[in-house]
Amino acid sequence: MCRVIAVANQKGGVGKTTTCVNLGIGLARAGKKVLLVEADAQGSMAVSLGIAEPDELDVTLVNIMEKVINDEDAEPGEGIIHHGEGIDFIPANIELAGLETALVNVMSRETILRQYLNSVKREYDFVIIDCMPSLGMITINALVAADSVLIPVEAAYLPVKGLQQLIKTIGRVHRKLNPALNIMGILLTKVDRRTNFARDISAQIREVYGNRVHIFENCIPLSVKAAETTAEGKSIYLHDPKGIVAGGYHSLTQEVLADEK
Ligand SMILES: Nc1ncnc2c1ncn2[C@@H]1O[C@H](COP(=O)(O)OP(=O)(O)OP(=O)(O)O)[C@@H](O)[C@H]1O
Ligand SMILES: [Mg+2]
Repeated sequence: MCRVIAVANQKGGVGKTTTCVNLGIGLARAGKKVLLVEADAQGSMAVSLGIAEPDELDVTLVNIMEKVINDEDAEPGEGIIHHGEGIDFIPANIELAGLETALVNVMSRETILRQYLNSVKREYDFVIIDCMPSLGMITINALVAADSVLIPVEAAYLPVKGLQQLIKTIGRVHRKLNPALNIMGILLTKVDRRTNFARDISAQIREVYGNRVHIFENCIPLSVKAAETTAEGKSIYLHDPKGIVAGGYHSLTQEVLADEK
C-alpha cells in the first residue's frame, strides 16, 4: 500500500526540500517505488533534481491540478519526470503561485491534490510532498492528500511558537478533512554537533508536547555538503556518500522503513 508523506513547516529554509529529495532517493535505494511532488512555486526541488530552469518547464504540478479542477483526466504519466537516481517526480514552478488564489472559487478546493494522487498512488510505495513555507491552500491540499506529516525543524532556533501553529493546522485538517492524517515526527535538521542546540530543542519540544509528537532518533547534521547538493542536482548519496549528511539521511530512511513494519 502506498504511503503519502507531506514534509511541512511554514518556516522557510529548515530543510524541507533537502529532506524530500534525500529521503525519497534513500527509499528508492532501498528498493521502494517513490514519487516526489513539489508543492512549492519556488521550484527548488526541481533545481535540486537537476532542472536548472523550472520556470521554463511546460508541464508542472499546476497543469495537473488544473485538470482535476476542470474534471479532466491527466494522461498516464503526464508531468512525471524520471530521475536517474531511481525516483519519479512532479516539479513545480512560479505558475503554482497563481493557483493559490484561483483555488478560492473552486469546489472541494482542499482535495484537488488528493484527487490526483488517488489516480497514481497504486504505482508507488511512497509519495512524498515537498510543501512551501506557508500554510495556505496548496499546503492544505498536501495535508489533505497525506497519511502523515514529517516536520523538519532547524536546530538553531527555538521553534515552539511556529510549531504550535503548524500542529494546530494539522489538527484542524485531521478533524475536518482528513481523519487518517497523523504526525509522523519532528526531524531536527542542520544540527551543529559542536553545540547542544539539538538536545535543548528536543527537550523543549518534549516539555510542550510530551509523547504526543514523536521526535526522530536520527537528526541531520549541519554541513556545507548538504548545501552543495542543491546546485549539483543530485542526492547526498552521490555527492558525498561517506559524509555525515548522507549518514543522517540513510538512518532516517531506515527509521521510516522500520515504521512501516
Ligand atoms: N543539513 C544541512 N546542512 C547545511 N545546509 C543545509 C542542510 N540542509 C539544507 N541545507 C541548505 O539550507 C538551505 C535551505 O534548505 P531547503 O531548501 O532544504 O529548506 P526548505 O525548508 O525547503 O526551504 P523553503 O522553506 O524555502 O522551501 C538550502 O540552501 C540547503 O542547501
Ligand atoms: Mg523547499
